[in-house]
Amino acid sequence: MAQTIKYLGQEEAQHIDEELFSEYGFSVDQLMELAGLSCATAITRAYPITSLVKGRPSLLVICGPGNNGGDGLVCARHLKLFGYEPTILYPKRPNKPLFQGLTTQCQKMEIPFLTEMPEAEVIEEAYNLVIDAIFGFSFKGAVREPFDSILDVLKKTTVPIASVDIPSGWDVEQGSADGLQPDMLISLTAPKKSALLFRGRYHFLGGRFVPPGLERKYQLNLPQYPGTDCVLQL
Ligand SMILES: NC(=O)C1=CN([C@@H]2O[C@H](COP(=O)(O)OP(=O)(O)OC[C@H]3O[C@@H](n4cnc5c(N)ncnc54)[C@H](OP(=O)(O)O)[C@@H]3O)[C@@H](O)[C@H]2O)[C@@H](O)CC1
Ligand SMILES: [K+]
Repeated sequence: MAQTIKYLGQEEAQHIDEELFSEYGFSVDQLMELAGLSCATAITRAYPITSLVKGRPSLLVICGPGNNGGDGLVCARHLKLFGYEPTILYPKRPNKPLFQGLTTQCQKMEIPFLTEMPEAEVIEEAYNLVIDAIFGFSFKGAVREPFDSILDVLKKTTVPIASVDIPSGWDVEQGSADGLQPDMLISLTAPKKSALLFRGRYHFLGGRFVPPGLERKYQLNLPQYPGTDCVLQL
């Protein structure tokens, strides 16, 4: 019988991440590209362009200050290539070449950037889906501004939300009873403990890059991805 997939604690997720770089020879931008591509691919499965209700295949991608935000930038770029019309909100940009490069790539892909968070009603009017790439597995404590106000708006919208790796604002292990309730969750590498509390329609696994030694060490029990797919619906 296939064993069940492991749900990771916060420290375990961070250790795996570090080992991928230190012992397995990956670079951040490599894994971010695969993570972001997985997210974009999963979104095409859950929300194909033909299923969208608005006139244009518009999406709002909200990117946070860490690597989860970087995944969001990569995801937006691929979604544009897949025929969607993403718009990005990226309020707190790290001063690092990786993120500057990803931002330039999105600008050159002619993806518009917003300068402020729209009101909930504007989001409902304009976008089919919000992609939440604000915080991932390093999030801790109470949400600080400007993300506190952004999450408050997201809690008010009825537009479906697709969260990258963790629903933003959720404790990585405990979740959040009054937090975001995304329609979709894309867990990267392996789901985190809070994913057990996810109640949305679509839970996908992405990040098909785990070497066998790392999978054995952490007993991840990852399911087999179908064929050449980079995502799997859990
Ligand atoms: N191996 C994998 O699976 C791969 C994982 N990848 C991705 O990386 C993600 C993890 O990225 P990460 O470690 O950079 O941290 P992340 O969660 O984006 O947030 C940190 C930022 O948030 C901030 N911040 C924290 N708490 C806060 C608060 N309460 N309120 C406000 N701000 C707060 C914190 O700010 P600071 O503490 O510096 O002030 C920092 O800037 C992971 O989930 C996955 O999406 C892929 O890219 C590659 C392969
Ligand atoms: K997120």
